[in-house]
Amino acid sequence: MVAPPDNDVIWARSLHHAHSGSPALAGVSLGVREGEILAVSGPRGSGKTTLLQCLSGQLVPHEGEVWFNSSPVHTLAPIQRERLRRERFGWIDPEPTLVPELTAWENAALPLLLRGTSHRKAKKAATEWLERLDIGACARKRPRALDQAQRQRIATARALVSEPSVLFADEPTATLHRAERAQVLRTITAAARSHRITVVLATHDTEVAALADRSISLLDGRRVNSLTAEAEGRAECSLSV
Ligand SMILES: Nc1ncnc2c1ncn2[C@@H]1O[C@H](COP(=O)(O)OP(=O)(O)OP(=O)(O)O)[C@@H](O)[C@H]1O
Repeated sequence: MVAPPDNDVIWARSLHHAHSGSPALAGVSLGVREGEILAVSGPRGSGKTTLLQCLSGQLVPHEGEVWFNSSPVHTLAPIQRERLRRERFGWIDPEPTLVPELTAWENAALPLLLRGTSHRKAKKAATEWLERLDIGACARKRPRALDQAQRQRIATARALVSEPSVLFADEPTATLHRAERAQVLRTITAAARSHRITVVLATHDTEVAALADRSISLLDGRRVNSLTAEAEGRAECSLSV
């Protein structure tokens, strides 16, 4: 095994993975720098979710290496990978899955409450994140009283509440309307930038990918190009809100 470059938070080499024998990744390599927002774009079925699952330790690639802060992830035991995911990574799914019996702030505070943070501290942190994501007014409401965009913001607050090193967002706005999509994305990227949280964002939407610092594209489980925002003449600061 060759150790990755020091300045990459996430580094992967030649990832191969198949689901029930059908190939999903066919030799993907990448590095993600600290604080960077990297979009992984590509059409449906191109391997984006599988790549994020391998990078975040949810799946162990059949071949290849994944490193986090210069430590191998692919060789960790399941319990160590689980701890790494809980303590250092955040994850946002396309559809927000919230606990219906809990209020918005309780849902957002769950990762802290489960790791033993005091009720008072967890509530304060969750409330702050809900406010940053423009949903503070709904802190006491239950998910059924909220619309899809509001629920996705709560799921986002839950992913960010423990201030992870890396946030993996898998099509986080796929189920939202266009206007809501832009707003939710701006709040995610602004919150990540202000806390220097690295983001790996899977999307099949080129407008969404344009909000990132850099974008890579997948097709049939392989990388097909790489563009930086600077190379396209877009200033990084114009993406913040
Ligand atoms: N659990 C699974 N079992 C069997 N095949 C799977 C599974 N998950 C993904 N696949 C297949 O692996 C390939 C890559 O899927 P993946 O979900 O990683 O792509 P994607 O780019 O995220 O697609 P989408 O945008 O539709 O989520 C596809 O052909 C998909 O059908």
